Amino acid sequence: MKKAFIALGTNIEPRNDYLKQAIQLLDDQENITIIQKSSVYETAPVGYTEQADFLNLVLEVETSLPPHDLLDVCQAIENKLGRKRVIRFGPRTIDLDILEYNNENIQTDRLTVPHPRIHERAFVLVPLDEISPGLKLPTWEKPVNELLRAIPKKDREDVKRWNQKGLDYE
Ligand SMILES: Nc1ncnc2c1ncn2[C@@H]1O[C@H](COP(=O)(O)OP(=O)(O)OP(=O)(O)O)[C@@H](O)[C@H]1O
Ligand SMILES: Nc1nc2c(c(=O)[nH]1)N=C(CO)CN2
Repeated sequence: MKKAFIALGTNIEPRNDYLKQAIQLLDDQENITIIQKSSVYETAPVGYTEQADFLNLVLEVETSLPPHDLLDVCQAIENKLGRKRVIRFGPRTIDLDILEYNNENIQTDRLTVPHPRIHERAFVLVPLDEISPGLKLPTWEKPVNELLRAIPKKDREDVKRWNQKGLDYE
């Protein structure tokens, strides 16, 4: 079994349903087991800012799938939930990014792991820090909690706990 971390993001309503469905579809896979789930965070859009706020969370999974097969599963879920690629970094029903896979460095046409923008994204680092603060990604010298501390305070403040409003996935 290999360990992997997957980031989920959505900013088209019903955001909560898209997250739930994506988690369920991952959980339905025989060869994927979800072992940790962060809280849900509501986050200001990064990159292309003229769009609605996102809900983001991070999952830790165990899987017997090789990395590109895991990507296939993630992309099949994106397609099933109606994701259309229109604007780079733009609005989406659901986005699944493989952040980390078995502590490996992978660089192919389809897959770069660890995900190259983890260290600059509070919407990834905050939930990742919640479930795995000591995780050390192969491309960075510092563990996740230190990468998070290196991010501007303003960016961290754009990431707010959301399940406190009473919605959870248990
Ligand atoms: N670690 C990864 N996880 C998911 N997709 C990846 C990864 N590395 C490379 N890709 C490739 O990135 C392509 C574009 O992905 P996508 O459209 O989701 O990008 P994006 O979500 O807009 O941007 P970002 O990758 O910055 O979140 C996918 O077709 C996929 O093959
Ligand atoms: N807050 C937030 N901003 C984003 C997100 C995301 O998931 N959350 N995903 C993007 C796609 O690359 C671009 N910008």
